[in-house]
Amino acid sequence: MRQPLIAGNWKMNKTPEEGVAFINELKENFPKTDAEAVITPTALAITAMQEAAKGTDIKIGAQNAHFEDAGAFTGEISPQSLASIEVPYVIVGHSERRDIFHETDEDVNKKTKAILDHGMTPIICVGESLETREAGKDQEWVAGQVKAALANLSDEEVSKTVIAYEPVWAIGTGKTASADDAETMIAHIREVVFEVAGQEASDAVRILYGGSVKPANVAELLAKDNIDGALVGGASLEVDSYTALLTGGVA
Ligand SMILES: O=C[C@H](O)COP(=O)(O)O
Repeated sequence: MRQPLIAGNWKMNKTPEEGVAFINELKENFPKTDAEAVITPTALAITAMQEAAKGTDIKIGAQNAHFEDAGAFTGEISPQSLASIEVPYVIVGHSERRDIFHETDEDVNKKTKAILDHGMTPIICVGESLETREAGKDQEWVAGQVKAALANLSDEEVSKTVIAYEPVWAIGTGKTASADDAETMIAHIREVVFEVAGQEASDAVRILYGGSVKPANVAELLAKDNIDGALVGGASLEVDSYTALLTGGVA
């Protein structure tokens, strides 16, 4: 049984102080839920939010990490440092990182490996552009990204990863893939994981949907067999909507 995961990706939003205020409010209103609750704030807010979340079920993750532990990489975040402060999850290969910061499939693979080597869990983002979808090449494209991200990992390592399917055209646009379309792609991703790493890994790996997820559509998405949670931007920024996501949303 795969535990649902509701990961909030705050992107470059909220100061550390605002992050702590969010955690304090979330603690007071934390709902009864089967889902694992993860918030990934900006790197500067991680430690203060971890402190605020101590003793609760709220986990604080990171949005990015370099693949090297140390060196001349001005402005980058060391996976070794993230592990040293016990960050459990690190997002890798978000489409904004790929598009704006030119991260390649090879970078995503190296980062995935580095994060696993440090005992953390990568949340590997994949997803097609509207052009690719309209050309009917979305499944092929996403399969290529998944295979590249998982290259040279052991089957056991693959089983520990989380994959997030985020169609680029659905991010921050208000356009969500239909629950059926998301399920079709996510089932395809699970099939690719099976090809790469076998049955056990494909049964174990959690695959999330991301792209304009909100309380109004989360229940339909999570009801699908292969969708194990959500990677959420905008709707994770307010305590009300984040708690609604944790409890399966409201219409
Ligand atoms: O990582 C999260 C995604 O980019 C989705 O963002 P969104 O929920 O604001 O569309």
